[in-house]
Amino acid sequence: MTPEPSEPPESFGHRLRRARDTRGPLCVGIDPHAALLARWGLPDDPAGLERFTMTAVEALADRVAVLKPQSAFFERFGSRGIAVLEKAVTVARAAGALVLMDAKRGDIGSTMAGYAAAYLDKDAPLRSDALTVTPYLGYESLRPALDAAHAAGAGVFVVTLTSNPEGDEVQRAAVRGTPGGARTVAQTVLDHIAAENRGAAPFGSVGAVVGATLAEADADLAVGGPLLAPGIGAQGAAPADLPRVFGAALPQVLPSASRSVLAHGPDIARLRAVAEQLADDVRNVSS
Ligand SMILES: O=C(O)c1cc(=O)[nH]c(=O)n1[C@@H]1O[C@H](COP(=O)(O)O)[C@@H](O)[C@H]1O
Repeated sequence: MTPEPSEPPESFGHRLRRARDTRGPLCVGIDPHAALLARWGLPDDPAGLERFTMTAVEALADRVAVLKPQSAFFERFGSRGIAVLEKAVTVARAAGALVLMDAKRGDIGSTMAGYAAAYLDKDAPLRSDALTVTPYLGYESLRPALDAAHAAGAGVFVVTLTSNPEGDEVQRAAVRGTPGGARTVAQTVLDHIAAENRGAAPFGSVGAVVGATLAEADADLAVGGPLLAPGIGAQGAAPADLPRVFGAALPQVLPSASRSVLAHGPDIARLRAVAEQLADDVRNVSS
């Protein structure tokens, strides 16, 4: 007897849309900087990392749409840090948050397949709902991650126009051979993402990362999927900046803040109140 074909998993794009509708348009980054551990009165060691991370997860995972752990802050403690990351991902997902692993991977295709297996395969210990990737080895080098995400109902966020001021020299460089030299690297990446999401727009599962700190996006942001907008808070951007930067693409925007929320811990009620206020501020500028 041939086995029944199994149902394809629900796409990340649809899961994200539901999470935003029910929980509000906000991603909170879990970035356990040494300075934040100190501010919370915790030691800068794996035990402090675990207390910090699991407090943030307890406060936010049952109410915020997306949590974005920054891998480097866990990696710096070696295997004990990775164990904390693994626990955080599992507990956060069980509480209903979508976990976006911020590891910013990008490599030749064959190695990219390894990163995809580490973060997106359904049986991976660090299996996340989505992963940040960098496209600067060429968009098609991301194919193994794009395919793995599709198969797992996961998402991929392609770093495109970053929130830091140094990004322009690469991201806004003109692509050789485009008419008038007018097409930027970032626009080329955005066009690839839009093509990837065709047929699934506006709930595509491939997103672009576009900093909320930009003076203007100056690019066509109609990618048919989510636009992660880091830079809110500690980097100086505010929800009020979002309409200017994103224009008609505003409904696709998922703003992200890390330090400016985490600085209010370890009090759980305070962390929740700050995240709720931020989500409300985003709703107010989006409606
Ligand atoms: O991909 C990202 O998340 C990202 C892209 C970008 O352009 N700028 C940016 O700040 N980020 C990340 O977003 C987080 C911002 O943290 P805060 O500045 O503390 O809110 C960090 O984890 C950054 O690595």
